[in-house]
Amino acid sequence: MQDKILDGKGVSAKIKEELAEEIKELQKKNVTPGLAVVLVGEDPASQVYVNMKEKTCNALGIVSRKHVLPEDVSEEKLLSMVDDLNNDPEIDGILVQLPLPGHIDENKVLDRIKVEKDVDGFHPESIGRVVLAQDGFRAATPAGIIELLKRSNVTLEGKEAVVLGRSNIVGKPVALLLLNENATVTVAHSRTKDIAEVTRRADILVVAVGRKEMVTADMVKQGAVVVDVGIHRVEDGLKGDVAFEEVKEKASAITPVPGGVGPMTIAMLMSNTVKSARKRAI
Ligand SMILES: Nc1nc(=O)c2c([nH]1)NC[C@@H]1CN(c3ccc(C(=O)N[C@@H](CCC(=O)O)C(=O)O)cc3)C=[N+]21
Repeated sequence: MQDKILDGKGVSAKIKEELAEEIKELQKKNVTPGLAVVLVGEDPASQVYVNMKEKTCNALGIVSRKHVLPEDVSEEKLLSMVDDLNNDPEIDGILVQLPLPGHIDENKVLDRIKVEKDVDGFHPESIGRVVLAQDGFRAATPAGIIELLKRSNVTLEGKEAVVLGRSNIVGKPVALLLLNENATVTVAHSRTKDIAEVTRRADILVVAVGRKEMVTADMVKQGAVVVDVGIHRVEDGLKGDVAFEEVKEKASAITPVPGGVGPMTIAMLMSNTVKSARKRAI
């Protein structure tokens, strides 16, 4: 079996090595993968993430183009930037950093991205392709969770999987991906009657609720595999949605924060960008 601590950082490093090799091959065919990242406003957390994405692109040989727009940019202007990137032959992937300011309709912007360049996997057609288990871009965090579990030799088929949280960007898509892997999937959320009773059934528990250390040891079955998608900044570092120290005593495997799901998200974004560029190299 795998180590108890599921090493997202290490696994993502391995994936990035594989991608760097593939990018070298693409470059021999005169294709350099290109990722456009659009950032609206100056939210510090968003800036951190966007910089991490840019750094990773540079390290792998992906051209990264960052477009920063002011907080008060009109929706029309943002949509016209997306149109330009849709039509830019050197751009294989477009990522509009979320959240967007309140005056902009997020769905309208995500819908505008060409599905062929939707490396974030947030376009309705990309989501539809997940539902139908058809080829297409998978959202980076859900895909990263599955990839981390598989590469850590965690079996999904026939397992009782519980997803806590039902967001469009993590909860819902990861539930579908687990279903496609033949797990038996339950989605629990804020209106679920007895959350602990449901989470205690889980062989595999994925927590994406956005509440610091909400999942405690009493909510976890002995031997469960626990995946923590939460990120909360505290004085002395980062915490997840799972009370790591107590839950790790009960779990057979658990992702840390930091160093778990987060790095996998970036690796899968890069993987999607390379996948998109591959279609240019024929
Ligand atoms: N269009 C869009 N696509 C996204 O994929 C997207 C987004 N918007 N908005 C924000 C969230 C968040 N996200 C993370 C990426 C990497 C880490 C990551 O690498 N975390 C490190 C720690 C980094 C740190 O120190 O903050 C870790 O967990 O080890 C975390 C979170 C992508 N997001």
